[in-house]
Amino acid sequence: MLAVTGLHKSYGDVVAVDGLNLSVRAGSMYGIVGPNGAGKTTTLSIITGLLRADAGHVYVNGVDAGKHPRDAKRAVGVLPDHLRTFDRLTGAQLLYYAGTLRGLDPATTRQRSADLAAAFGIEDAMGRLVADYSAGMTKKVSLAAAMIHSPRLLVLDEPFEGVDPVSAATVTGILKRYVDAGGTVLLSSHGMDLVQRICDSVAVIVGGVVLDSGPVDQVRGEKTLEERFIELAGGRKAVEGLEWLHSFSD
Ligand SMILES: Nc1ncnc2c1ncn2[C@@H]1O[C@H](COP(=O)(O)OP(=O)(O)OP(=O)(O)O)[C@@H](O)[C@H]1O
Repeated sequence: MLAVTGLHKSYGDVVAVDGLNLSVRAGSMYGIVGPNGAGKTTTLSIITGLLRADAGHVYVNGVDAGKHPRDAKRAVGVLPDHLRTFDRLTGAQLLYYAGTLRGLDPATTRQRSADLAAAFGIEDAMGRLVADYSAGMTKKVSLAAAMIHSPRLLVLDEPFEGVDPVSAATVTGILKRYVDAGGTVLLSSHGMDLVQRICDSVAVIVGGVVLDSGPVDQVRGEKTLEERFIELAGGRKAVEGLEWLHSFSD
């Protein structure tokens, strides 16, 4: 469903992505994990066409996204990082905008909006401005907007950040059913337990490259995914120099 080859991206002197390769099969729930600043958001932004790579290729469902960006984007639903969204719209208006942008007719858009709002449990908030939503509610309406055109691939940057455990279970259920029906999810997360539980495959990105990838059980081996992740990320750092914090100033 997705192939990424030789991806490079620098911001001035900072190398964010350094020759990254990724292969995601159709029907997979694929997790991307990595320490802060590893290049996850940069990679996902390039895959979804929000950012241009310095070098490398992205193929979505066999389509070269660099050469045919419109065709590639049609197949993808995107949840960007930092919840960049049009928050002066109501939830209903945001979903209507997302559906119309994706070429759905008004009746279909309204029907799907109602279905998604019910599935995510945000029906009562549909008439309110997204700017007034809580972080978790904003995440849910943004997820709904990413799904409204029933894309083949969902690229979700931190979909569970700020989402309460009950809502996370709801979101997980929706994503699992989507994957069971043949959809593909690529998500980034700092929740190792969650990735180990819901993803079938994982890539560990450190310093802009994939250090390990494959089926979750293969990548983690005898360890938990968290232990394996910490090992790949260079181990726990011993904290020194904060002794002053323990000599309370009052
Ligand atoms: N717009 C930008 N301008 C300059 N540097 C950037 C920009 N965006 C990202 N970077 C740098 O690129 C590197 C990778 O950042 P990126 O946001 O892709 O990491 P990440 O893995 O998503 O991190 P996190 O887990 O903290 O969200 C970091 O060193 C970051 O400071």
